[in-house]
Amino acid sequence: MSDEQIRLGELRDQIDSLDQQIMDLISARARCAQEVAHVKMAANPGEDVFFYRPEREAQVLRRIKEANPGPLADEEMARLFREIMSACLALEQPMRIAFLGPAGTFTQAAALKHFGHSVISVPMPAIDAVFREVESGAAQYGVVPVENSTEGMINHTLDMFISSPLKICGEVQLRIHHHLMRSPQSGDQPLSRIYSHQQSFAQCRQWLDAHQYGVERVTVSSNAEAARRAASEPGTAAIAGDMAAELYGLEIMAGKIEDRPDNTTRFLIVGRESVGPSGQDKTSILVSMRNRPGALYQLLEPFHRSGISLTRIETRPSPSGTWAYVFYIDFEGHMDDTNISKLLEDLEEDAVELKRLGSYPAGVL
Ligand SMILES: O=C(O)C(=O)C[C@]1(C(=O)O)C=C[C@@H](O)C=C1
Repeated sequence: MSDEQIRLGELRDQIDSLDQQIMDLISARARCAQEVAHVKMAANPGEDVFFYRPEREAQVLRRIKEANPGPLADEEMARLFREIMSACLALEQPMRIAFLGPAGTFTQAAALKHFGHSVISVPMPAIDAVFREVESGAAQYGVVPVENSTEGMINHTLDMFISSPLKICGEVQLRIHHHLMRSPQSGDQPLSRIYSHQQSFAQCRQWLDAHQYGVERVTVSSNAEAARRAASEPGTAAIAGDMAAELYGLEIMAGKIEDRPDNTTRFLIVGRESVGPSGQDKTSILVSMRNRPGALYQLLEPFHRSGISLTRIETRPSPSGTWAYVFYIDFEGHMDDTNISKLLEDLEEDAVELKRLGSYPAGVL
């Protein structure tokens, strides 16, 4: 046996023994989570028990990132613990998560990034269907896109909050990488058509003009649908992400073709109950103001006075006409914080209507 083989054997023995210890520790952790489930059920006999605790999960993941000794990157370590917690929660309660489908969309990738892979992810045909699935109780939570760094807000999602009773329970950001992909059966056939979602075409416009100018661009309902079509129509291609390429067995002709390298989409988690403070939270509200001079100043001044950071403000047309303006506002802090609850009271005095959409942990992953 060579020196190298001896050393390799020793290291692998060490890895086997460490794996055994990790497994024993994960099993002990899972038994703890089962106990936690019993405690939660005993505390709320006969009532709906919410096993998933977003604020606690955010605290666990933040602590892991802070305490990580390396050499693994903080994000990698957090991802591993994300999956461990996901498996532990599945022991407490199998979770159904509705997402904007079909299978293979970026929204599904966001749902799995946020909840881990031990949930049952259920594709829905449209954003309002995601809301309905959660409102009816058929799914515990839903995941919908809300804004893209290149293309701006997804208005359909914002508008859903005007009428829906659901709360925002979390947020997750996903770096969006688009690839041009086609069926491996296509050979060297020239492309006659490219399928994609309208947002993805917009995010890859410059690249397409430079590299696929003159090829017909056909808008479809999702990137996954684009990939499905490209898989069955030789000579066509799709712009979609990794999950869709894998799901439909497509080969990537050109990778990462988005015009902006930092192209990111933010998704919201919607659910039926409020989330407690995690120590680093955001709050979202909808406010309607009277249509009169100084309305916007009146809306923003209390934020300035209380030193609260706005992270987003967006205007939407009123659906009923009774609301002259509807502002969708995100800011730092939790509704249970004294300064935030005071701010909301002040705003309520001037607003026609104020709807609290939820306080939730700022995205960790
Ligand atoms: O602390 C809890 O409430 C748990 O249920 C445990 C646990 C975990 O595995 O750490 C699991 C699920 C919850 O969403 C949060 C945390």
